[in-house]
Amino acid sequence: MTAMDGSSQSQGRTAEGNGAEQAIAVQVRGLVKSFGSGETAVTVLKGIDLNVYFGELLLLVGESGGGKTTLLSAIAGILDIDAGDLDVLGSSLTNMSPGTRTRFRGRTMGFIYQQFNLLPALTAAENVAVPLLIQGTRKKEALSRGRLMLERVGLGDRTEFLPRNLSGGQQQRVAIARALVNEPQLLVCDEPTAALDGPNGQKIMELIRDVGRAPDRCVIVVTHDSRIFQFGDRMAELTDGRIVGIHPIQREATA
Ligand SMILES: Nc1ncnc2c1ncn2[C@@H]1O[C@H](COP(=O)(O)OP(=O)(O)OP(=O)(O)O)[C@@H](O)[C@H]1O
Repeated sequence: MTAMDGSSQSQGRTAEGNGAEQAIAVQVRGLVKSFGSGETAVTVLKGIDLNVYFGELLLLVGESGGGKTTLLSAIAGILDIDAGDLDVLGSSLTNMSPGTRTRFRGRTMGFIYQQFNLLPALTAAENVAVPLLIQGTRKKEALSRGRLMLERVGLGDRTEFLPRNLSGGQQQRVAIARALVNEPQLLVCDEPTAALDGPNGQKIMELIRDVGRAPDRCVIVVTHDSRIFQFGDRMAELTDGRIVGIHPIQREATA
């Protein structure tokens, strides 16, 4: 693992490290999360403080079992927390009812996982349309937006294919199109390149960076894959339930 400065001060830097203030998209304060109860209880997150800024792609790295997916799930509002505060896109998740949280998530967030989780009986366009259909968009419009999104990820000629007739890289592109079809302000990705070979992983990260990151959006990527570190603006290391370092990523001139 790369050496980190470990300073909470480094959280205040911008994605470019130019010192200008940037608006906070996700603010985590004192987050504690345990699983189980009594003697078998395990505290997985032991007081996490973290800011994610609009316009940045934050990489979350660290040892296996350190709590990365748990933190991502808490930020996404999928998991209840024991203590602390979670502010996401200007709203406090901590104080939201479960129903409000679900609607908030559907409106503002997109998700990309290692396993593409496509519905096997649906075409690529139908898969991408699912988040829109859930939100009540009419089928014709949802499919049309699904096809447009597939064009944006380079799959305009595969819109009517079933997942089994697409390569792994293409299936991940469909999953990305599905995550982005709602124009989410927060994109969370859990090991998005783990099931892909090197070149496909690079292409997928280029896509996530180019389409998912914008001045009014942000992306959080959990990864073990050092080949994609160059796509991040900052890297936070989570070990044994704590953030042990956050630092800006120095880019190669040719990256
Ligand atoms: N629902 C659950 N019930 C009980 N324990 C859980 C649950 N979810 C996660 N854990 C435990 O929490 C710890 C952290 O898991 P988590 O998946 O967040 O780690 P991670 O850093 O993402 O690991 P990896 O890099 O291997 O995916 C692990 O010890 C795991 O067994």
